[in-house]
Amino acid sequence: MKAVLALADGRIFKGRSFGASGEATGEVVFNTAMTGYQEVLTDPSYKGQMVTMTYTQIGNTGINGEDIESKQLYLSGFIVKEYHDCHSNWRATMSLDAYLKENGIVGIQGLDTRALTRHLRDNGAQNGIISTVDFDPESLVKKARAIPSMAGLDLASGVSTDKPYHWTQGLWDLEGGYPEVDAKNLKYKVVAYDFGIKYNILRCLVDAGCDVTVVPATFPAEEALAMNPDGIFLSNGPGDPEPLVKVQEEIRKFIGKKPIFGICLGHQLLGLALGGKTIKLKFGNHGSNLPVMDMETRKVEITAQNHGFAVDLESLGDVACLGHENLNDQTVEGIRHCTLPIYSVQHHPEASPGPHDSHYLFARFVELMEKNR
Ligand SMILES: NC(=O)CC[C@H](N)C(=O)O
Repeated sequence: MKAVLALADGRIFKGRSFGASGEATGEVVFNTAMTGYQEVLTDPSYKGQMVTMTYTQIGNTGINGEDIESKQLYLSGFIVKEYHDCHSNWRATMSLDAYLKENGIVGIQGLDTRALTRHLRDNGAQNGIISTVDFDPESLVKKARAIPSMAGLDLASGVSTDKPYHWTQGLWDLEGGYPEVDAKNLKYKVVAYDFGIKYNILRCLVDAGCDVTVVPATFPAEEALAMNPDGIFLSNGPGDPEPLVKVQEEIRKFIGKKPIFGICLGHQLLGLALGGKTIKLKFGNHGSNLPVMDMETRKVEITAQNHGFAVDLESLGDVACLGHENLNDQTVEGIRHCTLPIYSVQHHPEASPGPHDSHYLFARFVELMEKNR
């Protein structure tokens, strides 16, 4: 079946449908990861976006019941060059096409994803529409232009948990799968704010020795402090961090009281809570092959990333300094409070998908909690 992708600036790409049919809208971004499409599909930070994979063959490893990063698919559309229906993987239980159909996610394949990526790189990420029912360019572009911009959108509140829960699952291994870890062996009590948290962050925290209670985005700081945690974790999540003013106010109440570690949206929210500003990037960073320097050790790590906004370092004055730097676009990849045990990173040390170079950041959080007990 025919499918068309139209961008708000008028560019049209013709392809074929896969996954669900119908219409889907969202901000079109590109992801440069060569593996891990299942983790991309289930990453809550993609809510409101349609993802183009730059790797050309997608679907080869099918879908399995384990490589999920949340309970559902959050992106609104999936764009690939060549979809492969005959998957081959010992863990696969279904095809990507069937998975997208089952979850109502509209996909398009067979278009020139290299041309699309170059277009987004040169002109910026922008809204778009995939349709298998309307092929009129004018009508499609009109629909794409009517979608609200990602800047200013609070999407995190909508994907957070309704009520607190306890997490005890550790990291996957070939022999045992995901282990359930006895809370008695977890020394550090962590309250993790869920703005759209990825499971592998929770698993990495457990592996580092944390007894994790996940709480909703709007959970009052007073209640979190009453739990007497050793540290506060701020998660990744979709949308613009700026409109989340109430969340920033709650985060401010932890400053000077508890060690804090933030990832991605959590990092941006921390920057705002410290009095800084965030900016929207031209096309952001989405992939699992992005070089970053840890300014403390000057070591370079290859990281997983998925963001369209970034913290503006200058706006933080002398409250915080540059903890990590993105070596591709020199954007702020992490900040460190000048005097308090508070730090955060823009990239994803939990990977999923991606290399494990940055796993040490969870151990660093544990070290900070140990020192400040
Ligand atoms: N992965 C994330 O947490 C993304 C943060 C934010 N939504 C951004 O696009 O910059």
